[in-house]
Formats: sequence, C-alpha cells, structure tokens
Amino acid sequence: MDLLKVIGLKVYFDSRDGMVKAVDGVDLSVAPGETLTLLGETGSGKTVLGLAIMGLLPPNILMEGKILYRQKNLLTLSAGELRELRGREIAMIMQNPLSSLNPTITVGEQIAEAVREHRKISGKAAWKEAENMLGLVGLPPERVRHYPHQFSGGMRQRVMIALGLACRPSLLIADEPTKGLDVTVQLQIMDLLSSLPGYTGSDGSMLLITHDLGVASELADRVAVMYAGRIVELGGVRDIFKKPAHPYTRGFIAAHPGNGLRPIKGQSPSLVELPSGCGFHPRCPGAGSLCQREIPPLSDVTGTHKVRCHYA
Ligand SMILES: Nc1ncnc2c1ncn2[C@@H]1O[C@H](COP(=O)(O)OP(=O)(O)OP(=O)(O)O)[C@@H](O)[C@H]1O
Ligand code: NI
Repeated sequence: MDLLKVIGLKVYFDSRDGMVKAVDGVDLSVAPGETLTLLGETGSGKTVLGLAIMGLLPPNILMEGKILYRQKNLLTLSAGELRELRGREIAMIMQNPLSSLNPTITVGEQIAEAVREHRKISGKAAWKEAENMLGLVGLPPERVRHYPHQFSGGMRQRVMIALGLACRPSLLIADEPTKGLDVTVQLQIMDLLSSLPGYTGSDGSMLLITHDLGVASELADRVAVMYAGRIVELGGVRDIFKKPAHPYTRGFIAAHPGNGLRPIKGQSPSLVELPSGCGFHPRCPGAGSLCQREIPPLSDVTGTHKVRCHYA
C-alpha cells in the first residue's frame, strides 16, 4: 500500500496579477521504502507541492484534491494534528539551510529539541541522540556545541539532514539538498542520502525535489517530471532517462551540460496565464492543433511508465 498518495491536487495563489496556478492537478504516489524524485525546471511547482504535503503553505490559498498519508487526508487535519505528524512522521529538508536553522541556538540543542518533542526521549538521552545524529551525517559529534554560522555550507546541509532525521520520519521530503554546494560536497551529500532509508522509520520513503538530472538519476527509484504545475511524465529511472516519451523530458535531458547543452526553445509559461491545452505546446516541436485545445491525460506507455502527451 502507498505511504503517500496525492490525488488531483491543485494549489492556487491569489496574486495581484491573477491566480497563480502553482500546482494544477497532480497525481502521484510514494510506496514504503521508495525514493520518488520530482524533477523540473525552476518555477514548475516542486517546492509548493512539498510544502503542501507538509501543511506549511499560508492559509489564504486555494487547495483542491487529496493528500493521503497512510490513507488519511492531510487536507482535513487540524493545525495541531498536522504539527504532530510533521515531527513524527513527515519531515522536510528545506531549500535554504541558513534560514531554516535558528542562528542563536547551537545545532545540538536544535536537534535535541526535535528529538525530545517527537520521540519521548528527554534530557541527556536527547543530547546523546543529537551527537549520534551528527555522527550519522558525518560530522564530529562534539560539534553539537556549535552555532549554525560556524559551519560551512555543506556541513550546514548535513546538519539539516540530521535535524530532518531526528524524529525518524517515515517520509522525508528533501528540497534541492545539493543546491549551491561544490561538486565534491554534492557527491558526499548524495552518498549520505542514498544510505538513508535504513535510518528513517521502517517505511523510510523519500520525496526528492531537484532540477538536477545527476541527482535524480543517482538517487531515484522513480521520477515524476513536472512542467508548469503538472506532471508530464512519470516512470522508473530507466524509463525516464533511457526512453523519455514526453517532448519536454527529452528537451530537458538534451539541455543538460553533459548531453550537449541544447536549451529548449522559448520560455517557461506564466503560471497566471497557462497556455490552453498542453502547457508545453507553445515550445513543443511536435505540437498539433489538438495540443492547443485539450490537456492530454497521463496515459500508459507501459505499466509503470506514463506520459501526458497526445502524440507520445
Ligand atoms: N506564497 C506564494 N504566493 C504566490 N505565488 C507563489 C507563492 N509561493 C510560490 N509561488 C509561485 O508558485 C510557483 C511555483 O514555485 P515553486 O517554488 O514551487 O517552484 P520550484 O519548482 O520549486 O522552483 P525552484 O526550482 O526554483 O525551487 C512560482 O511561480 C512561484 O512564484
Ligand atoms: Ni523549489
């Protein structure tokens, strides 16, 4: 059974320019122990989707659909119930570690507090656990006494991972965990993340958010490709990288520096005025008139590989 199942999720923000359709009808699922990667360019709605699952979006937004976690619809839970779930079951490593850590409290205290709050471990044992967690992410345990600014970017990202794992979540949402780090440190963080399932709760699953093909191909079991708030292709890592079926996925892969750096023509659409029909049609080399009229359904390429394209 799925640990997480998102059904028909829409997240719209009311802005001065009009309704921003950040997430526009997303269906996905994450099985126990699985890593699903959300892959897509900047502004495609990945972070908003992660925050929606966490229940961390501002209250003045429009949400539709269901987010089922262990079959419970998170959109119907109270703020208190969500807070409890966030510490105990679902954790998110945020995109910007410096703004998510409290600069005035040592990292040890921050981790110990998360442990105390969510695992009924108190005092000395929680502090010991903070040391263990730092050790787990490859930092010297004695650095529990240090403040966030005393760590380098890569080390802070490790601290964030330690903090995220402190409650032994069953679902870890990692938002661009390697962004802004130099290549060697990126590799270390990826190594760390790939070894995590054993440390999370028994169902340890990960929703990994990235625009980085390398990270996705290295860590994912399955990949969901997002474009302008919708999932345009979904499949196993091999399906997506060896047999991409959506013109956007093909373009995205070809645009990668390792694959020739051929950028996709045109610009990402405005989420306020999405193109009619398929959101990608204005940039698509193979678009026909049907593509302008109708949003293609997410249909089967094979049993495990789905694509949202009229002509795939
Ligand atoms: N609070 C908000 N109010 C209005 N619009 C928002 C809000 N939060 C996000 N958006 C918009 O939603 C869209 C999706 O943003 P999101 O951060 O999810 O993209 P992303 O795929 O994570 O991109 P990146 O790779 O740059 O992190 C963007 O157009 C963004 O401006
Ligand atoms: Ni983001």
